[in-house]
Amino acid sequence: MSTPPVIRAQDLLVGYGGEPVCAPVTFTLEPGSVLGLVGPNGSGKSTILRAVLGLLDPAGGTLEVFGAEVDERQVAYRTRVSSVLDDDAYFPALTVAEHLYLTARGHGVRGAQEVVDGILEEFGLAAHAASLPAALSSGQRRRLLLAAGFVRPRTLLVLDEPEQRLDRRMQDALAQRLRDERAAGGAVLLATHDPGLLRAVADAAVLVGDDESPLLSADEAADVIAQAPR
Ligand SMILES: Nc1ncnc2c1ncn2[C@@H]1O[C@H](COP(=O)(O)OP(=O)(O)OP(=O)(O)O)[C@@H](O)[C@H]1O
Repeated sequence: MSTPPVIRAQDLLVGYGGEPVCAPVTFTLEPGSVLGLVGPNGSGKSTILRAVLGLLDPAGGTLEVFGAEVDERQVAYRTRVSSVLDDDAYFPALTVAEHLYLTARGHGVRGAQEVVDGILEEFGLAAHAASLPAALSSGQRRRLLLAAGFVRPRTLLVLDEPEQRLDRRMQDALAQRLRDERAAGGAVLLATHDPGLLRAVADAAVLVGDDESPLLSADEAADVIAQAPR
């Protein structure tokens, strides 16, 4: 039997209260690939991500993750899916290092201390390891959330505008991290407004829209973002 794609969305409709927020989307995400979601503010990118994460039921069409309907309560789902959404989802009373260590240990990472030390370095947080989130800058808090997404095992990584609030250097490091993720066989679904990130890491992108949501190449989608009226 062939292995199902990581995500298969067929005429997937997402929305609130049964009202779709965008045209149906159709895409598959295979292991070792990166798919972008692009489109203007409010077009529905985060809503699609929420459906993939089981935070919202589809309003129509088909959505399968690892060959099954999404049930985020299942261990088999939770152990394989890491996400970083557009919110400040950290523990306010834990230091940066404690937060990452708890996340790593909670997901059964072996040699967690060593893994956390490496991630702290990579995300430029080593000097802030003993800081509470409230004592971080907004970009540093963003780095912490991303670091938590990468410190645990995963097959599918779901990111909502990961470039937000990152300086140029960290954006480049993130792009390299995502290329490594893809090369290692990971699958990544990311919503982004950054044409550079899309060109650097994505294999394709869905242009989320009201009337249609076509699947484009990464370069085509990056051009659409870059040429969007300001
Ligand atoms: N909880 C909610 N209840 C009802 N409507 C919502 C809710 N969250 C978002 N919406 C609406 O759904 C639409 C799509 O929002 P969504 O957050 O998916 O857009 P987006 O493409 O991610 O935008 P952005 O680029 O600004 O992050 C918007 O019109 C928004 O107002």
